[in-house]
Amino acid sequence: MKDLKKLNKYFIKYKYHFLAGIIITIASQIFTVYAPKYIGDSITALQGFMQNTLGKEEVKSELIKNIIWIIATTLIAGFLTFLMRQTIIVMSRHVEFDLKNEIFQHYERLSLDFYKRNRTGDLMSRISEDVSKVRQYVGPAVMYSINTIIRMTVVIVQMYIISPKLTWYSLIPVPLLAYFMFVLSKQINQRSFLYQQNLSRLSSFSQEMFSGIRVIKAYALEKYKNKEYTELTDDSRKIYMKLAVSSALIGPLMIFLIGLCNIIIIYIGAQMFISGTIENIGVIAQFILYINMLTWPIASLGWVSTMIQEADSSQKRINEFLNEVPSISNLQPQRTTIEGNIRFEKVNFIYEDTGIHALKNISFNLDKGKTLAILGKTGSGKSSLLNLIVRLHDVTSGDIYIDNKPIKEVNLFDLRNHIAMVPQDAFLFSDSIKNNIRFGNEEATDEDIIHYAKLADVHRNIITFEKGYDTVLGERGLTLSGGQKQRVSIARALIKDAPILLLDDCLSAVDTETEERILNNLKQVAENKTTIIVTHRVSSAKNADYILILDDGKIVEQGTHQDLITLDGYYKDLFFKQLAEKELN
Ligand SMILES: Nc1ncnc2c1ncn2[C@@H]1O[C@H](COP(=O)(O)OP(=O)(O)OP(=O)(O)O)[C@@H](O)[C@H]1O
Repeated sequence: MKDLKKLNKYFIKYKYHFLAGIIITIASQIFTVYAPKYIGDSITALQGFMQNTLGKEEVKSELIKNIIWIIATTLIAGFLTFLMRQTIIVMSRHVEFDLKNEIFQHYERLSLDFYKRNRTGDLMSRISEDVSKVRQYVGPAVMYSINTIIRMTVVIVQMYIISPKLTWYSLIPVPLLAYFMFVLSKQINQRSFLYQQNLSRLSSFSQEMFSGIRVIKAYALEKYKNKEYTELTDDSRKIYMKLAVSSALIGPLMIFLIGLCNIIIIYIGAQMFISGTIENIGVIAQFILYINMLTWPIASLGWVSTMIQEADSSQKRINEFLNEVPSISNLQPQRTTIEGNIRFEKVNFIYEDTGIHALKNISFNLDKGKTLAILGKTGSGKSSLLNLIVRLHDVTSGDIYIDNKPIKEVNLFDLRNHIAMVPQDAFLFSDSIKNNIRFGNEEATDEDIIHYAKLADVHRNIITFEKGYDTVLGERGLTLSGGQKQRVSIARALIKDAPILLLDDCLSAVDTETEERILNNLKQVAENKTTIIVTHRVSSAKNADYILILDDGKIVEQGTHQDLITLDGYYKDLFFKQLAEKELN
């Protein structure tokens, strides 16, 4: 239960809903016990008529009075039950909403390493299914617990006032009912947990299958995948059958135990009536009704305890994530202005989880407004270098300076706000092209969007689409080609108009002519911006103020295009190879 303590702050936040809920529940239970009392009184009145102690008219008016009271108290109890749901269940929906937001905001704060360690499905299930389970605790479990405690107190006290002896006898099967319900609920809980687990395997399988549908079709794997799917659904079916058996036992068990209570009440009650311990026969009817009123709350005890156990384990899973501390955090509360000078000093970077030494002793200086190009074989550390500038990771040793200030002393929000980065895998949201570009600057006008799309050389493609800039991308919309995606992603970065521009191999999917046009456009826009271009093409690098060649995380060549062309190294080789390719084309 200790994990659920985390929710106490919400009970405090919604204390008025909660307190109102408790008061209303007490009131509704008090009104509920009136109906059996008036039914008992009515039977007693009939008994009086049969024994000639009451006249016909007296009995008639007694019955009418009782019926009016039964209707009135039942209506009031019903209305109060409605209010009880409105307070406690509504509170649980507020808590669900708050908790989802809390988790989501925390997810946003967590660093990349967290996302690498945890699967998307797991992140999703904690914010959806686990939160729903927790809501069951805050809402129904709390409501039924209060309801059960109050109903048992009110009903048993009422029974005890009427006849202590009959109360003890009629309650004999109740512990038995509570015990069986508890055992059954536990079994149902275990089986539904297995069923749930299987369902989540099934949905992960389907999700992966839909994302990889091209590969499945291209390799004709449909039959094989179908077999796997059938096996999984078959497992689900078997588990569900067992679950259905346990669930089906609840009804008969309840009927059996209620029947047992009724028999005891009739048998013992009749003996007491005959011996004169009970004067009114209506008491027996009243007790039967009371016991029936107790069975459902007692039966729900097992169900409630299951809900609480499930919520506790769900909250434990949620807490695991909420207690995660972001490995990258803002250490500078003061706002920082950023000009755009970047300096690396003996920077080493090792990926902690894999131990890969991605950058080794990297030092360079890039003045504000200058352009640096980085080339190197695949896996040589180019993207890792850019990621360090945006603090997606922190260096293992050495220092990075932004405007001569250690990067950790720069306000993280300002740092990222002053950098426009085009990542290697251009990710676009399932939204319109217009909104995907505007993502770089929320205040951009439609004219700005067109202007930057033209600079990224994608405007001419966009206007050919039927809905132009309003074309929706993604799952339900249009799929852009790799080169188009890259250019929309470039437009998004340019519209940000940040002093630092980082381009991570973002022209790899465009032809050399388009590349040239974009680079020419970039020259105007990026004139005063510090720019780093990661590329595999000499044509993208040759006009840069400085060029670095990386190999296995180390700088192996550096200088201007003219400097490197005179060295017998990777750059010169690449230059002549790409020149020859161009001539052949
Ligand atoms: N998130 C990561 N976790 C662990 N290792 C990583 C991660 N990203 C990259 N690496 C490893 O770090 C090394 C450098 O990778 P990086 O992506 O920086 O190279 P790159 O030069 O950008 O490659 P490419 O030209 O193919 O994009 C590689 O060995 C890679 O396997």
